[in-house]
Amino acid sequence: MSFGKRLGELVDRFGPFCPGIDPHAALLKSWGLADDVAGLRVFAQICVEAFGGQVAIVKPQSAFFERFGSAGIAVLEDVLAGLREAGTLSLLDVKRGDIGSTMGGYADAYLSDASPLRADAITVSPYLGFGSVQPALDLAADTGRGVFVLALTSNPEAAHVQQATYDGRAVAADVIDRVGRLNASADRFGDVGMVVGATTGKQLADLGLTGALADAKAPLLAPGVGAQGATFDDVRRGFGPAASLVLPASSREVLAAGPDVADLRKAARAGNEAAR
Ligand SMILES: O=C(O)c1cc(=O)[nH]c(=O)n1[C@@H]1O[C@H](COP(=O)(O)O)[C@@H](O)[C@H]1O
Repeated sequence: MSFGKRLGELVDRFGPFCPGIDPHAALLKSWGLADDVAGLRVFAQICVEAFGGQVAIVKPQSAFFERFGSAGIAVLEDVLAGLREAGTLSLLDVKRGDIGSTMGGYADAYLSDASPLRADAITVSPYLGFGSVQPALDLAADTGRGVFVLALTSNPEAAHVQQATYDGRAVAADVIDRVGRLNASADRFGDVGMVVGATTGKQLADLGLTGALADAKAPLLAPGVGAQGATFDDVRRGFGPAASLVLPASSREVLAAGPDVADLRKAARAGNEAAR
């Protein structure tokens, strides 16, 4: 089954909320864990136990595993395997972007059936040119996986790139249209998603992008709920006609409910209730 179809079924069952697994040093400390690989492993196991089989999709952030080198990557592999076993989709946040042939290497690393680091979907950056992510789009299509293309990110310093004018409109508008063309035959969620920050409601209105977002039939990962100041209501209002495609995402706020598995699970459920 395609990524978009699997996502649709799971969102209908659990709701659209996407908790993140971001093992910041400060979170390890607040969970009473050491900021080392042993602490990371316990943190990751608790997250997989709390979220696996309880939500549609989970977003581990690669950087917080990479900071421990190969031992941290091994923990990330276990997280991806654990989510897979629980029947929960993994969206690995790696924001990869490179030129074609090198992008092919990244695609093999995360989207091939044979890779130990395979996820159900990854985040990619189109800001080396949209065509540069094609190898990831191609491999994801072959293996039934998803790709989430950064469009309008939640960080304020992105504006001078993403909102710059190209061909008479914002660069982000061009990204949205290109993703829409890739999803043209989808009924609901296409296999190519986009990342549009939960904090971007004003920019979406100023740039007049909500209609194009709704037409693109892309699952819309909207990080920024909680720690970055956005609320579920901001998402509903800001995305307008595209709100039904949004996967609101939060990492630090939901993870602050740990380390108790039941509390963490409750926080994820509350996210789904608020998101519905
Ligand atoms: O691609 C992402 O996930 C992402 C895109 C974006 O525009 N903004 C954004 O915050 N993120 C990620 O979403 C997560 C947000 O974490 P919290 O701010 O702790 O909820 C981090 O892993 C970020 O790297």
